[in-house]
Amino acid sequence: MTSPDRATIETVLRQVRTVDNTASITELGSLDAFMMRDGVLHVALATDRARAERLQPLLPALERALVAAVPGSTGASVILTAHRPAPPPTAPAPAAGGGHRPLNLGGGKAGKAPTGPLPAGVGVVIAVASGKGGVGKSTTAVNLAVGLGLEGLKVGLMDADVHGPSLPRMMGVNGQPEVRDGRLIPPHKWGISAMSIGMLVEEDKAMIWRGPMVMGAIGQLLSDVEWGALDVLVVDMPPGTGDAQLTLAQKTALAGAIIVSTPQDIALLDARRGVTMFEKMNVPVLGVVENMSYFCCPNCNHRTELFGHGGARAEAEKMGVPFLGEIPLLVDIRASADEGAPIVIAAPDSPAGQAYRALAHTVGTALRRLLDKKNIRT
Ligand SMILES: Nc1ncnc2c1ncn2[C@@H]1O[C@H](COP(=O)(O)OP(=O)(O)OP(=O)(O)O)[C@@H](O)[C@H]1O
Repeated sequence: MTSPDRATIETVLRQVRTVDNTASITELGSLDAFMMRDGVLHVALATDRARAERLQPLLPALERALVAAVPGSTGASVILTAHRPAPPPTAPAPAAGGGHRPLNLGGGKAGKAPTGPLPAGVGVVIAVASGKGGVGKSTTAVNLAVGLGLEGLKVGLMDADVHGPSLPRMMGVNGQPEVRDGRLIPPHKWGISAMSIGMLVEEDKAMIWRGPMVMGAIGQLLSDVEWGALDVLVVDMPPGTGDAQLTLAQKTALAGAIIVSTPQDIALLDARRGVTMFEKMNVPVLGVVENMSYFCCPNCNHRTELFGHGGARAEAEKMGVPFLGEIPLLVDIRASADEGAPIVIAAPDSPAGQAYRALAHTVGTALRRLLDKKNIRT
């Protein structure tokens, strides 16, 4: 894979100007992240709502200029992140099952809203959890968080999966975070701020931590990170339903939890435990996502239901929680995660990209409603 040169991209950004020649792209936005995949250059530009409207019409010209300037590129795809205006409510379509009724965000089953401290500047905290490891919880958390950024929300992603922190790899953020006035500054990539224990310690060291150290580390991620003004902090929870999950839910006011499961019975059994745990803690379960729902052959498009199919939808109905959609099993999802660009960025229009964006749209709509209710504007 050729690594594109940052300076070349920045030169193109300076050269492409508005039709009335009053501003260059650099004056309307800044280069957030980029990567090359299969000859296509993916570029994320950070901007704000007002300037996004001026930037949007320039994107086709920018994409053409990038292809001409960046060696080895046969195509370019530019997205505006973080502060881009919310898309019209019709696009993309809500995730299957998720659009029928508003998600129960911010109020528990017993009608009581979860209480507890929120990290300074953060409007809402939601969790992505699974009863069982390896079902694709982190992949879902990363794509949901970046997808929420594409919906126009200010998003942070906290990797609380202390025993298997995968966020640095999946987001393509390497190295240690900056420390300013004793506070950790989360790196900004693909339109969101992200922090993981994997950026602070070597992965194999965290693997052997015991309970109190794990809880200490999670507490630090909540309190010692300068998250700044965020609409939502998405927490990638450790898998399971043990002390770590309970303590995390007690340390901060979780407005809702999304449970990820694969269709197999064994995973669904654990998903049910997850739903029960959150309900006991009065944390609303926003719904269940079925990951690795089916395999779609990249050559002939034949759909195979490797692990059975529809189990999570049926289980969600049984438990009385929304079903938020199904994500296919696709090599591209794993490959893009391994390359450090989530599929919502690497292939936003692919079936997988669309599935995650639909999930983000459903969750984003519920989040906006809650932020309006709480009168929070970041
Ligand atoms: N829908 C999918 N299609 C293909 N590969 C996937 C899909 N979802 C996840 N994967 C891959 O499966 C592996 C496990 O995914 P992930 O790390 O997201 O699971 P997890 O539930 O967070 O695991 P853990 O509990 O160990 O943290 C990763 O290599 C990931 O790229």
